[in-house]
Amino acid sequence: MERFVWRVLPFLTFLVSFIVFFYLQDSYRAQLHPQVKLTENKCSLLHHRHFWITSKRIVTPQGIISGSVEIKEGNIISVIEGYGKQGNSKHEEVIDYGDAVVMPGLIDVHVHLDEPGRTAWEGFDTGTRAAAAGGVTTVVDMPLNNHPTTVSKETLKLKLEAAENRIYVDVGFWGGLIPENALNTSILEGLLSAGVLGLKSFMCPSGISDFPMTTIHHIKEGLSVLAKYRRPLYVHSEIQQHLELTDKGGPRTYLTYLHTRPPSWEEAAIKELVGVTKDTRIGGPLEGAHVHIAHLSDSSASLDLIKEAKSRGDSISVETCPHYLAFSSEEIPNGDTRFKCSPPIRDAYNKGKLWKAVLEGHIDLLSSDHSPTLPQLKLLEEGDFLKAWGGISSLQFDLPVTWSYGKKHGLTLEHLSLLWSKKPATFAGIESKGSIAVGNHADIVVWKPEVEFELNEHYPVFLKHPSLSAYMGRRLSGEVLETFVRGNLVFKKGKHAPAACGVPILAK
Ligand SMILES: NC(=O)NC(NC(N)=O)C(=O)[O-]
Ligand SMILES: [Zn+2]
Ligand SMILES: [Zn+2]
Repeated sequence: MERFVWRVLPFLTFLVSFIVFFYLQDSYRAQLHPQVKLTENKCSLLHHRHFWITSKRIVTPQGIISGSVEIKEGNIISVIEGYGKQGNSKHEEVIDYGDAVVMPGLIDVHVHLDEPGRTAWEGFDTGTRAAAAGGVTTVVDMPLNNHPTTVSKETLKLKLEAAENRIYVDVGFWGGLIPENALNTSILEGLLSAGVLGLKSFMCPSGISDFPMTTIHHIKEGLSVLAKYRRPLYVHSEIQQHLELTDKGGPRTYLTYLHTRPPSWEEAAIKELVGVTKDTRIGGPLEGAHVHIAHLSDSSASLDLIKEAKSRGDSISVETCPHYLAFSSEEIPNGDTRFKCSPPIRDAYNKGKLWKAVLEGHIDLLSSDHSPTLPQLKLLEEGDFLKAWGGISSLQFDLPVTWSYGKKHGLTLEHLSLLWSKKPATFAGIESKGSIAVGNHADIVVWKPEVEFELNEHYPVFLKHPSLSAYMGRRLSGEVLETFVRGNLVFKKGKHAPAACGVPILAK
C-alpha cells in the first residue's frame, strides 16, 4: 500500500498543481478583463463582451478588407487588416468567419410595427425578431397603423411603453405630421422634444382614420419647426389626380389597380415638394429642414424632379423599396394581392430605370416599407386589388432580396452597405451606426451571399403573417448567419438571444 502511495504521489502533485495553475490564471484574467467571466448574458448568444471577429471579407468605409474587428462593451474599438490577426489585446475570444461577409447591420428606416393598437397586424416582438433574423440591426418605426397614431408626446410614450423589453434590435421612431399638430406648434415641439427622429406625413389618404393627409400648407408649417430641430420630414408623395377610368379587366387584375394610381400622382406631389425645398438651401429660410421622398416608384418624371432639386442644392433625398426593384407589374398574377402596395409596382421598363438610378447614386437609400395587416384584410381569397389592404411584408428579407435581384444589375457589397446602412444612418441622424468603423456601435451582419435557399414553408420566417409576404415561394441568394446588435449576438442559426435587449433610439 505504502509503495503504491509513493508511486502515485508525484502524479497527484502534478495534477493538483495543474488545476491550481489554471484556476489562478483564469481568476487573474477575470480580474484584468471582468468581461471574461463566463456569466450568463441573456441579451446575447455569446458570453463575451470583449472579442474579435475575423473574416476575409469585411465591408468597411475604405472598401472590403481581409481583417479583424475588435468589439468591446458593445462598440467597435479597432479594425485591422490581416485575416486571423489580433492586435495587442491577445487572449480574447476570436470568432473566425472565414470567407463569410461581415457587413454593417442594415438600418431599415421605413417599418410599420403597428403597436400599440394593431398588434394583430405586426408587433415589436415579432417585427424585431424578423429584423434580427434578416441582419437588420435598427428599424425606424412609422407613426401610423398603430392606434393611436404617434402624433404627440403622449402617444410616443405609449409606443415606448409597448416596446419595453420587447425589441430584439434597436428601434427609432418617426412622429406623424397631421393637420392638427401642423397648426399647433406646441404639440409638434412636444413630440420632437420627446425624441422622434423626424416627422412623416401623407399627401393622399393614408387608409388610417387617425392619420389624415396634409396639404403643402401643413408641410410648410411642419418644415419651419423641423428646421429648428434639424430633423427631416418623410413624405408619402402621391396626390390624387382626376382619373379617366377605363376597364382593364376587373378588380382581380393588377393592371386595373395600376391605372388607379398612375405616375402622375407621384409627380404632382413631388412638384409641390420641390417648390418648397428650395427654401432648405444653405442661407434659405428653411435651412436645417430636409425632405425625404418615401418609396419612390416612378423612375421617370418624378425622379427627374428630385435630381434637379438636388443639383440646385435643395436638402432632399429619396428612397425606393426592394419590391419596386424585384417585381414588375407584368408578372403579378391575377388576384395575388400580396403585391398590392402604394404607389404601385410599375412595368419592367420602369424597374430597369429604377435600378440604373440606384446604381448611379440618384436613389439615396433603400427601405422595406414593411406594412403587414391581417390576412383577412389582404383578401387573398377574393383577390380584389381595389379593396385589399395595400402594403408589402418583407422586413426579414431586405438583404437577400436586394442582393438576389441586384447582383444581375451589377450591385456590389459596397453598394449594399451604403444603401442599407450608411445612408439610412445619416438620414435618420443616428451617426453612431451604419458602418464598421472605430467608435461605432458593433451592429453587424454576417452572411453568405453565395448560399441559395427556397423561401418556402420549411424556412424559418419570423414575420407575424408569413403567408402575406410577396417573397414566399421565391428562390433567393444570401443567407444570414449571425447578427450582432451593440456587440450582443442576437441571432444565430435560426435562434434568437433569450432576452430582447434592443434599445429605443431617441433624438436629443
Ligand atoms: N398605412 C400604410 O401602412 N401605408 C403604407 N402602404 C403602402 N405602402 O402600400 C404606406 O407606407 O404608404
Ligand atoms: Zn407610404
Ligand atoms: Zn409605409
